[in-house]
Amino acid sequence: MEERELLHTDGLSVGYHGKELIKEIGISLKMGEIVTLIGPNGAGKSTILKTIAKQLQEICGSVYVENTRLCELPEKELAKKMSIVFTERITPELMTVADVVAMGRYPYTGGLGILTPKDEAVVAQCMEQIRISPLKERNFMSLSDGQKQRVLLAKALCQEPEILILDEPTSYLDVKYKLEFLSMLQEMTRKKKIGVLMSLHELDLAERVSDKIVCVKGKNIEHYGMPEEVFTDGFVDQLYEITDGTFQEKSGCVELKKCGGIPEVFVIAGNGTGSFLFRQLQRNGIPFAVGILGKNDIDYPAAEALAVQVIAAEAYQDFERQHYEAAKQVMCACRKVICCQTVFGSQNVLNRQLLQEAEDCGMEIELWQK
Ligand SMILES: Nc1ncnc2c1ncn2[C@@H]1O[C@H](COP(=O)(O)OP(=O)(O)OP(=O)(O)O)[C@@H](O)[C@H]1O
Repeated sequence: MEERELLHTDGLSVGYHGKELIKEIGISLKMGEIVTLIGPNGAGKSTILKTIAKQLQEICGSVYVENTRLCELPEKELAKKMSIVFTERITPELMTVADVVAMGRYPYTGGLGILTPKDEAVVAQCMEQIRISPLKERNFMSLSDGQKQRVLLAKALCQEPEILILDEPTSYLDVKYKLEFLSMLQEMTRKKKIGVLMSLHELDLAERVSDKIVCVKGKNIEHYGMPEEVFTDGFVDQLYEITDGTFQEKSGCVELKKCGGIPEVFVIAGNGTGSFLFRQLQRNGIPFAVGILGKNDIDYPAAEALAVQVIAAEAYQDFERQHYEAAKQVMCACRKVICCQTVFGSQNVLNRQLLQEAEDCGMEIELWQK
């Protein structure tokens, strides 16, 4: 069954002082969906989120919350439907964590802002969910950035929104809390059927948690689709114009820029035995070559990113004589061979022969294990 649409934009242009920054933005958010904006610094992710959250005026086109235009929704009605967490820090003087979280209940309280027992229960439940209950008596201003971020998330949840708008919600969180927070978002979208629209800089996490990805770059939305449609090989390097290193879409890993030049070291690796060594050589500024590796080997992506040359066989194909000859030629021009493998299986006989060849030629050989 198709889920209900919570929000969509129609011909939306956003920007500042009447000047368009990004135009023709067509985003839709359904119940139970997580949609993530990615893109380079300054691309306009926050500007889009602020416009959708009614903190900036649309330059052209409209944002619709269900079928009502944003500009026609009274503030308190909007606050019951949408909560917002932006990176700009609030600086509440002399407020405890519990007070800040309770601010999220304001759409439900009367003019005096008095909390009912139900409001109190929601505040306590949200603090529990974000695991900040032990901090509840602390002065908000005395917290670390990561702790503040979690308090603001609890405040947003307290609004019991259908739509949650988050600008870089994980930027200050450590890896444990990043994973915990994103898992919680997933659970909430599944169980409570809320929709989440957020921006993230962590592309690996964006790929894993999002139902749809919106790539913001230049004057338009460059791509909009499911992660598997967007994260195609080489896409991130191109989106961010990465020149000093690579992003590997399949693993979500980054590698630093390879050391160019003539290979000094020849590495025999495979089955994950080599990736740490490749990075160590890169850190030490030593150009190296790798062989023979299958393109399906888990060492292959790091080898391709960091080695000057990789003698590789097609995925799931046997290593052949031609690979051996090519590898031998490159190896013999190196000053040293490092072998990470201790076991040579039937598919790997030619690598054992390479090692033997190095020994026969009197090359310096190092056996390496992480
Ligand atoms: N108040 C403002 N007035 C004018 N221009 C602004 C204003 N705020 C931001 N900008 C500009 O709008 C552009 C987009 O900024 P925005 O903050 O939306 O980018 P972003 O994609 O969220 O960036 P980041 O990843 O660095 O957070 C930038 O060039 C920025 O300098």
